[in-house]
Amino acid sequence: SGMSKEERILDWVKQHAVVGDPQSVVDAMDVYSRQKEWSMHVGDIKGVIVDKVMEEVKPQILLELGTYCGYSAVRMAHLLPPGGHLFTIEFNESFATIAQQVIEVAGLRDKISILKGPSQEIIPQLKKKYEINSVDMVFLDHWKSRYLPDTKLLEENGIIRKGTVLLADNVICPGAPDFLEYVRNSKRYECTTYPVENIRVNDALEKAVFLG
Ligand SMILES: Nc1ncc2ncn(CCCCCNC(=O)c3cc(-c4ccc(F)cc4)cc(O)c3O)c2n1
Ligand SMILES: [Mg+2]
Repeated sequence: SGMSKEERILDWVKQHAVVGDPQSVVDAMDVYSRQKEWSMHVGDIKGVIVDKVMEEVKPQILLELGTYCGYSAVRMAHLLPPGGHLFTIEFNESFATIAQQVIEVAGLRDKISILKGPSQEIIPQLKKKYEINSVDMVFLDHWKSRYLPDTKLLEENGIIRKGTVLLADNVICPGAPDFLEYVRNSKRYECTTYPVENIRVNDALEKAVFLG
């Protein structure tokens, strides 16, 4: 028994963040991951790249695959333009519960909706059940082996449209080689790689713009 790592993260956020201040939530989670227990958030170094893409794209509707404790949901929702909304898919119930509370501390409950379930089930429901016509940006951060099949699901279900930006975490470590090969060789995507060399691991984010 005892607290899970994710519960310890939430506890730290409640003790160290300022309610209603998303940046203080992001900072608290970064400090906890660096000083206490490493956790698989996109983190502060790769987070700067996420921020840059958010500023470029200014998405009204943003879809995230893999919420975990809500770090990237808070970081991105904080940068949404007025009226923007983030839908984030998480299949682990306990992670979703933690993330909902982290999002509450950040004061972003009106900007973020957590959709509970596996991405492969939720994506085909997005139009009818969640009234999402198409999305402006997708942040992929869930099972690395799901990046490619879910990208194809997004295409087939008409969720992504000409100009939709896919931004994928971890394309080097743990890696998503089949996804990389697909988007880089497909004429329907315009790709940019953002490599990140830091103390722990070398990784990269891949931006793939859907050309329709
Ligand atoms: N289908 C579906 N639908 C919905 C879902 N919701 C959640 N999941 C499952 C997601 C499980 C976690 C995914 N994330 C990672 O595994 C991950 C790992 C590392 C890492 C680990 C160890 C190292 F030594 C180095 C790097 C770093 C990262 O940045 C990562 O994002 C879903 N699946
Ligand atoms: Mg990741």
